[in-house]
Amino acid sequence: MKQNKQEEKAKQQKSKKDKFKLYKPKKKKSSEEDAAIQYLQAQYDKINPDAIKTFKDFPLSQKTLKGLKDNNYVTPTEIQRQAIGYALQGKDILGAAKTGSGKTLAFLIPILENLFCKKWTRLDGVGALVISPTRELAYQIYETLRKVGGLHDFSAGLIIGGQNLKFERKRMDQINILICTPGRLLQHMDENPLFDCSHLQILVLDEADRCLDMGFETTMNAIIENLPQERQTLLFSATQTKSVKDLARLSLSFPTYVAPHEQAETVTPESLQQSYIVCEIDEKIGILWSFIRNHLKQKVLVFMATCKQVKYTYDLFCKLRPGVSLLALYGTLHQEKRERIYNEFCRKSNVVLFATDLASRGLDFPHVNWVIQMDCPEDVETYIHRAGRTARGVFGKGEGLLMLLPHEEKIVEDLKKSKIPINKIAVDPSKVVAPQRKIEGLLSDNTELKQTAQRAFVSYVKSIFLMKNKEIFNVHLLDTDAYARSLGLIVPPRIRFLHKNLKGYNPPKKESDNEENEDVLDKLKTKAENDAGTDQSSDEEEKPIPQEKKNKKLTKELPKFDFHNDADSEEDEFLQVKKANVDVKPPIEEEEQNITKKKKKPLTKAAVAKKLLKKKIKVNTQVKFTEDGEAIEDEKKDVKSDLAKQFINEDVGGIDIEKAKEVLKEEDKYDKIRFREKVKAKHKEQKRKLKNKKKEEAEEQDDFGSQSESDGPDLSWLPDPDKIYGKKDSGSEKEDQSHTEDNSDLEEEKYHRPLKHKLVESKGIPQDSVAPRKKKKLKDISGSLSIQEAEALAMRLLQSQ
Ligand SMILES: Nc1ncnc2c1ncn2[C@@H]1O[C@H](COP(=O)(O)OP(=O)(O)OP(=O)(O)O)[C@@H](O)[C@H]1O
Repeated sequence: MKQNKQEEKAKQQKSKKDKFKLYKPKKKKSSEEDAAIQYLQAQYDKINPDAIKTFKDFPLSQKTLKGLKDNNYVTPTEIQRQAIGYALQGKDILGAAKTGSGKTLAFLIPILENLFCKKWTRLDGVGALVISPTRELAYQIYETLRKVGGLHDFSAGLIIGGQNLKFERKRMDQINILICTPGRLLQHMDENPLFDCSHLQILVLDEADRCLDMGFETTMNAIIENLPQERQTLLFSATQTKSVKDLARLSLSFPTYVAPHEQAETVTPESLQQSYIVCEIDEKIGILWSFIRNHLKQKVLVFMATCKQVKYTYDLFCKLRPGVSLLALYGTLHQEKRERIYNEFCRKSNVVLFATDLASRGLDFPHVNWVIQMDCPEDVETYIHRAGRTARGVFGKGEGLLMLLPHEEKIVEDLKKSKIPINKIAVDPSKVVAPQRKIEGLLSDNTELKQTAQRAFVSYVKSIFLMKNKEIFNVHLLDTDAYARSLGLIVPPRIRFLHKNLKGYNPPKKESDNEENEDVLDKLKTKAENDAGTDQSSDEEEKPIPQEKKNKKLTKELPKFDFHNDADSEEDEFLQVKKANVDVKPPIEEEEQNITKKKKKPLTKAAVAKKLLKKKIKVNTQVKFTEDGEAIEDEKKDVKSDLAKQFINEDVGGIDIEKAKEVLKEEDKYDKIRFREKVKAKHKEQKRKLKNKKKEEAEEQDDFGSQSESDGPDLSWLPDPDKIYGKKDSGSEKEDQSHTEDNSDLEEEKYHRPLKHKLVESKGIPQDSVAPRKKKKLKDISGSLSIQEAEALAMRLLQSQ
């Protein structure tokens, strides 16, 4: 018995040894290698995906098998099990599988085997080409290739933008497997004489739908033109293209469609828990901040719409210090920095990465706990790829949170239609702490940060404006003022493109929120006129949203539901389940809108023309005005020279410039004469006015005497005392003089009046020219008064003075 057992054991060991005896790399004998290759190739047609349990069950080279084993890849995933066999058989493949399901190995293994079986050497040039839409993804694929294919003798190259072009150029002819981004590849194709892909065996497009979409269309078309027609083509993506046009561009007529999850209940990984919240635009920052503060021990990836938003949020949160490492990844960063950040996020476990959609496709960050989509994704595909950065691989788990504005909630319908299980949840308002005051304070101290905020604001509004799906992305429904305020900007920056666009925009009329819409539009209009740089604002603008109002908004429809997570940590209380699997119907207002839209006839040009004819409106008529703003009815009347009259009467098409010049010269002469006449008339008028003024002044003086302040009443009309009392003798004169020395004041008084009288005379108004009215007055008074009375009157007048 024992002997039998030993014999059996020996047999088993022998058969095992035979199984692994396919290819022995160390004893390199050409004949042995050929035999191994022949053996492998002979097995290809026998591959049955259902019978494959481990990678060893595939007819793979020892080098590949060892590479897989060394990296703990033992059991193939579903897409690997189904796709590798067809790929080894040389078929074109259209592969679609959920995010994180292992598509990378599904194309890397066939590449290695294909070139191995063809005994590809460095001298053979580029044998395989892998195109990826982003540099990070290309880098990741390259790293996986290095790990799994490290035992093979092929050379691999990573050709992406932002690297040393000269360095790449020199080594181009030695590369067998090229991992690249479309732009850089085309650059080498166009400029590098060493680049030769005429022997290309296998072409792979990872994230194929992205590579073939509008953004890369021209570049990809140019690349494909340069590739040999005879080749194998593999297309992989979680959201695969089925467009015949796309396939035709790649000369794929009958590719094998491999989609292991097509019949699955969900298109996203089963271990991915997905939820969404609906909030106002100004609540987003506060919610994100509070979320991060509540998840300090987690790895979180936050997606935003634009690079500038990512930059600002990162800069701002770094200054606010949430208590966890923060990173930012976006396209405009320097390549070295991008690589460093990518590696750092892969390495760290408690970290938050703010990113654009640059990080949404293909990137395999390990152990991401949360993916937050702070801005609504462009479409369902973008949502799937973003959310798929978590819950990856065989045992991966993770959660996704989508933040939506009320009018963006329509996208949930599309998500559910596409088999994405997503639940509505509500944020516990008591857990939301918006650092509004701090943000405003930071911005007032830091102009650079303020400018970054302004750029973030404009870029977000612009991104919404440029979105194709206008049902979901409506820039006119954005409360831009509130958004600016939430970023810490008291005055919203000017949005030129929006201002232009608003001119032709008619807001949709909704009964319920008509007022709100008008407000937004008015604000947008006035805001566009404000200056972006200034921070002058009304008190109202400076006020943050009152917490009460905020809470009201958040709790408005909040039913009593269980907490989102089972765990009892504080983190889990942050989000609560709101509704599970609710079908979202379009709002009634929207339906009404659609009906009214249908009723309205489009206004054609012909219809406008008819209307104008009916109303006898002359279009395109020119009205000229004189300098004084009077309309010139007949232009012909205004011309003086015969030449001009003749010129106007000539109804010839076009303009004879020479003749027009002559006419202008002639008209100039008349113009000069007119001008001189005008000047003369003006001068005349001025003189006349001056004369009148002088006359009036003279009359005034005649009536009331001097108007000078120091002047006393005019006593010239009084009778001459010398005539009445006779002339005083010289002695008395002397007495008077001595008296004057003592009473100088009185003296002055005495002689003051006649001087005044003289002054009037010296003004050139002789006594003869005293007005007859005045003479009459004198006569009347002197006639009616006795001498004493006149004297008393004179004295009284002097005293009053
Ligand atoms: N056979 C396997 N066994 C164990 N882990 C695997 C296997 N194949 C792939 N993985 C792991 O699964 C993770 C996801 O793989 P990969 O990045 O290839 O997914 P993907 O389908 O390309 O995702 P995406 O659609 O997001 O690009 C990686 O961490 C990878 O190492």
